[in-house]
Amino acid sequence: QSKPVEITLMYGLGGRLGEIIRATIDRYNKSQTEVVVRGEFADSYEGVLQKALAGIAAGQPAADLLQLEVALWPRLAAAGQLTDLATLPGFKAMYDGFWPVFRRQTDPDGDGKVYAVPWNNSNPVTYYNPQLLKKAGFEAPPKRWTEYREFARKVKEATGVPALAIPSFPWVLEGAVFSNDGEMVRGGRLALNEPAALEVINTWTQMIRDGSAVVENANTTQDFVAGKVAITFQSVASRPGIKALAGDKFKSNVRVANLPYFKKPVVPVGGATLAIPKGIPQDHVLAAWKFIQWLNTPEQQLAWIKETNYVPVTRATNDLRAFQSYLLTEQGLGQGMLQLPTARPRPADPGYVQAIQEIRKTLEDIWLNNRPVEPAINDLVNRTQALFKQP
Ligand SMILES: O=P(O)(O)OC[C@H](O)CO
Repeated sequence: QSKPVEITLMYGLGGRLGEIIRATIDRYNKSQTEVVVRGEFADSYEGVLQKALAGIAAGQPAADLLQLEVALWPRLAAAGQLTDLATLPGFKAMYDGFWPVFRRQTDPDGDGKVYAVPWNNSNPVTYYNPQLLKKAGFEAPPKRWTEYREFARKVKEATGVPALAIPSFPWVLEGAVFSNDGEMVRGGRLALNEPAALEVINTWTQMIRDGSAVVENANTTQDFVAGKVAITFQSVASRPGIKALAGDKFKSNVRVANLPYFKKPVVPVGGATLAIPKGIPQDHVLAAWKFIQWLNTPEQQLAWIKETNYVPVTRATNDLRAFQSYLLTEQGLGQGMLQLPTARPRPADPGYVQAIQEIRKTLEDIWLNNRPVEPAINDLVNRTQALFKQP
C-alpha cells in the first residue's frame, strides 16, 4: 500500500467554529487511508488571504487548500493564482448540486471557470433579546430599517441600553443597500454615494448619533448576552458562539429574526469557499479535491451544520429528513434557510477586497469621529476608484 498524500488546509475560523473544523479534519483522516489533512489556523478569513498573498510573493503556496471568504477569492483568482476546479474529475456532478445563489457567488461571470467551491455558507440574521424588547412594548424587532429609528429610541428609553449594534464591516451594509435597490459597486467604482446607499448610511448614522445604536466592536457579542445591547446582526453561524456565551440564558434571552430591509428583503451570502492554489504538486491537487468532495457530501454537510448552523450549500443536504427534523429542535435554527430565497452574492470584484478596509475606516470616521456623511463617502468613492477596473 502506498503512503498517504499529506495536504494542508489553511482556515480562518477560530473559537468554537475552529474546534469544529479540527474535529471534521480528524473525522476525515480516520475515514480513509489515501489522504492525511493537516489544519493550519490563519487567525481570520483576512489572515488566510494575507498568508496566501505572502506565499505567492515568496513563490511558495501557503497551503494545498484555502478557506477563502466568499468576497475574497476573486482577489487570488484575478491574479491567476487558483486552480480551475471545473477541470477536476466529478466537478460537474458536484457543482450542479449547489444552490444557484452559491453557484453565482463562485462563478459570477458564468464562464464555467470555477476557482472556489462553496463549503461553509451563511447569511446574516437579527439576534435579539426578547426581555429587553418587551420592556419597551415590542414582541419582535421591526422588519424594515425605516421603522428602526423610532423603535430604537423607545428601546433605549425603556431599558437604558442601546437598541442595536451596527457593524462597520460592510456585510450587513451590502444587504441593506441591495434591499434598497442600490449597489455596492457600479461602473468601476463604489456606489456608496448613490441615494440608495446614502439613505442606509444616514439612517444608521442618525441612530448612532442619538445614542440609540452603538458601533459594533470586539465586545458586542459579550454585551449582547449580558443584556447591554438589545440587538446584534451577525452570521447564522455565530449562533454556537452566542449560545456558549449565553449559557442557560440562551433560551430566554436570545431569539433570531430576519435581517431588516428597506424596499424588499435581501441578504448577502456569507461564509467561505474552498480553493486550491496554483503551483502545488498534482497529487496534492487531487488529494485536496477528494477532501472537498467528502466535505460536501450530504452526510458530512449535515454533521457540520448541526455543530455550526451554517446553511446547507446543496439541495441534497436540505432534503435530508434528518436535516429537516434538526431544524425543529430549537427556535431560529432554520433562519438561514428561510432567508436563502432572498440571498444575493457579495460583490465579486477583486478591487472590492481592499475597498472593504476603506469602507470600514470611513464608516468608523463618520460614527466615532462625527465626520459628516456625504463628504466622507464622496472621498471614499474617489480614493478607492483606482482599485476597480473601468467597465
Ligand atoms: O461568519 P461567517 O463564516 O458566516 O462569515 C460571515 C461573512 O462572510 C463576513 O465575514
